[in-house]
Amino acid sequence: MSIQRKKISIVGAGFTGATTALLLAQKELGDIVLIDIPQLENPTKGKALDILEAGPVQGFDSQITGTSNYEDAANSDIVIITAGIARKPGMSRDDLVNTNAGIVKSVCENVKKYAPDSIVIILSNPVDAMTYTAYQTLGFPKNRVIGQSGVLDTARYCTFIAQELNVSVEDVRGFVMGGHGDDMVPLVRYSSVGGIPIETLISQERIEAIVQRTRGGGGEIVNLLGNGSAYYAPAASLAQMTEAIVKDKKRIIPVIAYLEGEYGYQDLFLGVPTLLGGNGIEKVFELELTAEEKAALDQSAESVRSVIKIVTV
Ligand SMILES: NC(=O)c1ccc[n+]([C@@H]2O[C@H](COP(=O)([O-])OP(=O)(O)OC[C@H]3O[C@@H](n4cnc5c(N)ncnc54)[C@H](O)[C@@H]3O)[C@@H](O)[C@H]2O)c1
Ligand SMILES: O=C(O)C[C@H](O)C(=O)O
Repeated sequence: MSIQRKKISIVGAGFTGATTALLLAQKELGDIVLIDIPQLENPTKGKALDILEAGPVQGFDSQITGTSNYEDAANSDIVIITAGIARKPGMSRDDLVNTNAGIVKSVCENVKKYAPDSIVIILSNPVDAMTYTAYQTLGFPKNRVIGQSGVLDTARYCTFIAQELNVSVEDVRGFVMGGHGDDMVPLVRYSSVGGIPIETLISQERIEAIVQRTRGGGGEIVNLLGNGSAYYAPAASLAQMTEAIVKDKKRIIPVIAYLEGEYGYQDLFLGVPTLLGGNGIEKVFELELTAEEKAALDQSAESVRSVIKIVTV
């Protein structure tokens, strides 16, 4: 018997792609292929080599290769798609839809050809619609096409709760559902600190402020950076999802999943709590929501659907 390391390809070797490669290597989750466009082949090789050379210092043996040739990604176990343009101040994620739909489609045609058995994680924005585009192009079963938003949005939400109470982030639990847009739905009723519901610790007014800051969390970073969007926390989120799959951890985390009737939605990708393991999305949890929570989720689902319409006409 020979035990093989996992092969993880990351398409898009920009800020999020390269940062994700470093985090995956640090965790030794597999060997990594970093792919970008032919015009950026040398910088991509340079980033890969630079990360590889951190290995002796940090004690990891993952191999990292830079390329623009999809043949190097052949038979990947996992493919992470970060290819595409990022927004700048004054833009919404939805403004990226036409450019990034073309990029995600062409990337997925190659993924389908060279890594037909892979589990694919999509980051490119507007991510709910891009996950739909990827699903249509790949033709893979729904458990193997996963969008990233909920881990990041939840991380922001938990950061703000921890700051508010001056407690460790490790003790904060909660999650964010819905689309990765300004009407995402942080589930306050399911949020706690050390097991104590946050509604008993934080005033309604302050909770509302935390919810609003979470919804605008991506935009807050875009405005501060001035020329791009967040990448450290997004890369950490991709690393957590990848680890859940590689180690078959059966984590319960919110990701963008294809819905066929769950929560009353058909043919839609939306952020929902899932069980993430070696087979990708192994289960979607359908929670009971109050009328108010369901109305908020309906509004978010409607926003996602309107962007999906743009990429499916
Ligand atoms: N879903 C989320 O939570 C989330 C979080 C952060 C960023 N994003 C999105 O991820 C995307 C990437 O963000 P970034 O900060 O890494 O941007 P970036 O500009 O730093 O990197 C994007 C990379 O994609 C490459 N690329 C473009 N077309 C390509 C193609 N056809 N094939 C291969 N590579 C291609 C570019 O050359 C570039 O290197 C953006 O769309 C951004 O909005 C989403
Ligand atoms: O806000 C963005 O455009 C990038 C990303 O979706 C984020 O939430 O940081």
